Amino acid sequence: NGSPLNGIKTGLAFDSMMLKHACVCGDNSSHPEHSGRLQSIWARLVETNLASRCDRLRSRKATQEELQVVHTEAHAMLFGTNQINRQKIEASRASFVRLACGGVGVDLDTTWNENHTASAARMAAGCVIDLAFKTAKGDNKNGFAVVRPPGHHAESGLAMGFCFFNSIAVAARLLRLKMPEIRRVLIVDWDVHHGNGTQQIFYDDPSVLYLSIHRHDDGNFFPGTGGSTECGTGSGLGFNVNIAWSGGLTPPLGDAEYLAAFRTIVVPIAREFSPDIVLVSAGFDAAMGHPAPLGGYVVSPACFGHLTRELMQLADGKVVLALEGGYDLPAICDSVQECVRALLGDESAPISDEELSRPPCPSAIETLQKTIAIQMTHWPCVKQLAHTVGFSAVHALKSEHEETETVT
Ligand SMILES: O=C(c1ccc(C(O)(O)C(F)(F)F)s1)N1CCn2c(-c3ccccc3)cnc2C1
Ligand SMILES: [Zn+2]
Ligand SMILES: [Zn+2]
Repeated sequence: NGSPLNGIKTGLAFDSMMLKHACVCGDNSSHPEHSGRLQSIWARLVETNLASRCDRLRSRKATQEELQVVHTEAHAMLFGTNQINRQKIEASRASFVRLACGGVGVDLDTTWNENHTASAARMAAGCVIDLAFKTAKGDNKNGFAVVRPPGHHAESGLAMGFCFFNSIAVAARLLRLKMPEIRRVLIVDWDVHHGNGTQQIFYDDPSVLYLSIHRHDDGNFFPGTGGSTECGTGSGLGFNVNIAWSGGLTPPLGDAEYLAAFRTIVVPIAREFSPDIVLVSAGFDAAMGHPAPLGGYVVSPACFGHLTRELMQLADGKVVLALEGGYDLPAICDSVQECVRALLGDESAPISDEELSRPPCPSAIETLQKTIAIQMTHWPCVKQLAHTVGFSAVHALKSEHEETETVT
């Protein structure tokens, strides 16, 4: 794994300012989205020498102007400035609630620290913006943003679900506004929760395709949005794809299901869309180790590395991952490690033979068939592999091979 021949490296963004966003109660057990998540991921990247093989970004906070390409002025001011400026916004009083733990929050889950949250949230957005621009310009090969708080639940005028600013959405919109050569942006969201914010922000925008794969359970899993029939609106119709898993945890979904979804829907549609850059809302709460309310699936870290590699086939490899959710510390450290190794071009850890030879479970097959039936009007390519959604990865590989054999 030598250093790249042209000196263009994987970009890596982290800043300790993002560790300071914490509830005043200091009790991590009641706040799963705590700074220990970022601390342990960063430690893992340093101790495995992966950080030293990357190009460390000079991090900075997003400006009000940048935040407002996606967020309303009131929202950007309310959550992006300190007390003084905030008093000028009438919304400020109503926006905060007292939590049972003694802390303050915008809702029961989303804690607010008067002294640190605004800076951390702006820093997260600034890191994703700069990694995205450096990758789009070719100064970086690709990138990983080790950031918190997460962003994909934040809507243009609403903070929720641990999220204040939608970092990925801000970066995508700025690319479209400031780099004319970036005509199409693909956002893939593999966090186990639907990114209602990102969907809302780009719902009528044909230049940004939002593709989410998430646990939905007919709307009975947080945040409840993200049904397969939500395909966009106006000129954006067809540029919103939801792979909305159902069937609860019988069985819990794993590598076989995620590999089938990428093979039959994600990669074919992404190829047809032909993006100039791929941004990934890389939450890892679908990984093994996450209890039901915050996940419940059993995707392996190696599988996330494989999904990263699949996306690197698009957009000349211009792929930027930004951390969203993920709460089990060993699981998220292992998953981030596999993704950064993929970005660096290391060969990947193998996915288990058991998962490679297992067909997707019945509820997953049903979801994939339903999604294909809905999306085929917008993305005709998905018809071609529709008959293979029930194949295991190994079986699918053989059938592709046989097909080429008969053709030639
Ligand atoms: O599941 C969520 C999530 C909010 C944000 C989630 C995310 O998608 O993982 C993100 F945004 F952080 F990346 S996941 N909520 C909020 C917290 N929560 C919980 C909590 C669990 C423990 C302590 C506090 C809340 C159970 N169910 C929920 C619903
Ligand atoms: Zn608290
Ligand atoms: Zn999540």
